[in-house]
Amino acid sequence: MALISLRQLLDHAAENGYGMPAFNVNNMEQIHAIMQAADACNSPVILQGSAGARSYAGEPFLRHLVLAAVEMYPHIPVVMHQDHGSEPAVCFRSIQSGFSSVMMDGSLMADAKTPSSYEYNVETTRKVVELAHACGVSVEGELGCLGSLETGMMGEEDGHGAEGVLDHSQLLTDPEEAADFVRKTGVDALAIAIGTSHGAYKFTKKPTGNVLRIDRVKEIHARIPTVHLVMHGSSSVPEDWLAIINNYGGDMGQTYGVPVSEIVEGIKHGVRKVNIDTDLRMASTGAIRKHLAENTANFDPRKFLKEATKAMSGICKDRFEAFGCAGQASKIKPVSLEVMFGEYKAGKLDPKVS
Ligand SMILES: O=C(CO)COP(=O)(O)O
Ligand SMILES: O=C[C@H](O)COP(=O)(O)O
Ligand SMILES: [Zn+2]
Ligand SMILES: [Zn+2]
Repeated sequence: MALISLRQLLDHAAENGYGMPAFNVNNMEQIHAIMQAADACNSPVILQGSAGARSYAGEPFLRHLVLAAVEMYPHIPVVMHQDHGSEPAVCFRSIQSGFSSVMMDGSLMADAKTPSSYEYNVETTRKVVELAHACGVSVEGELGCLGSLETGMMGEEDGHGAEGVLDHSQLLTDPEEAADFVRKTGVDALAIAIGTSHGAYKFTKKPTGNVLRIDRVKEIHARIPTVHLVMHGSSSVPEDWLAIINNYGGDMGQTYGVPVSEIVEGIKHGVRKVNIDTDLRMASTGAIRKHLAENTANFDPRKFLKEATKAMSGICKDRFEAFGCAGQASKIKPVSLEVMFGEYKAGKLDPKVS
């Protein structure tokens, strides 16, 4: 059984200089697509479930789908991660459900809409870290609010659109504050705000360094070099899938995502986890639209769902290869959460912040 913690995987990624895509999952086809791609290129996997995924599939279904992936691919290390926990109770329930990693997103209040105070973020995140580490489970925190530096609008998080226009001090993580946050909370990984946002509509034109601040990643990494950085809202919004969706009856506006080359630059400077949801949504929608348009007599969902799986798998393979995690799965020796607990207790995994 190769269910491992996020901390183990990201430590391995840091030691070996690669990054990991973390794909959002809601159903069997997405999990099939990710696992088939990982199997083909010998990559470890992070499967993450949002609150939206839990309410769509139901907690037992989501859990058993991930466990089925672990059973079917015993040679692939899998992290089962809970995305954007809006309050500690969400994280605790995920730990109870068997997740090996949780995210406490204290950058927003429990309504997942209102930006929180720094003190609130520290306190709620610290509380989750204390309990999660006692179970050997990893914790990702978030500092700074995801949102567009073009418009000041936050992206959607877990199905809720945060309200109002934010200023740049809220939309960009401060390196000094990041160091203080890590020291006070003990998080294993830190999601940072650098101008990315959730969903397909991230940038109105190909992003420049003014709106996608990879320079800020470098500054944060220089300040806290041993902390694993996480980029949310990091779909690349593939132009080919956008065109296929629109050519087969869809109506998506022109939009731009985060270029893979910029993510790769981030990976050179401490980014270890890259959250991707929209790209798989677009690939599956495009593939299904195309299949149904070209096969009007078909009424067997397996046929178009297979096309969707193939399309999503193609994106996964591209990211595994670009981020350098292809070829790494067989090099990882799974460590149990029980052993991780012992390491936390012994202080061996304490963040190093000067
Ligand atoms: O950050 C994400 C999930 O937490 C997903 O981001 P995208 O919408 O860019 O795929
Ligand atoms: O956090 C953002 C992810 O894209 C999850 O989206 P979702 O809440 O619609 O599942
Ligand atoms: Zn957030
Ligand atoms: Zn996110």
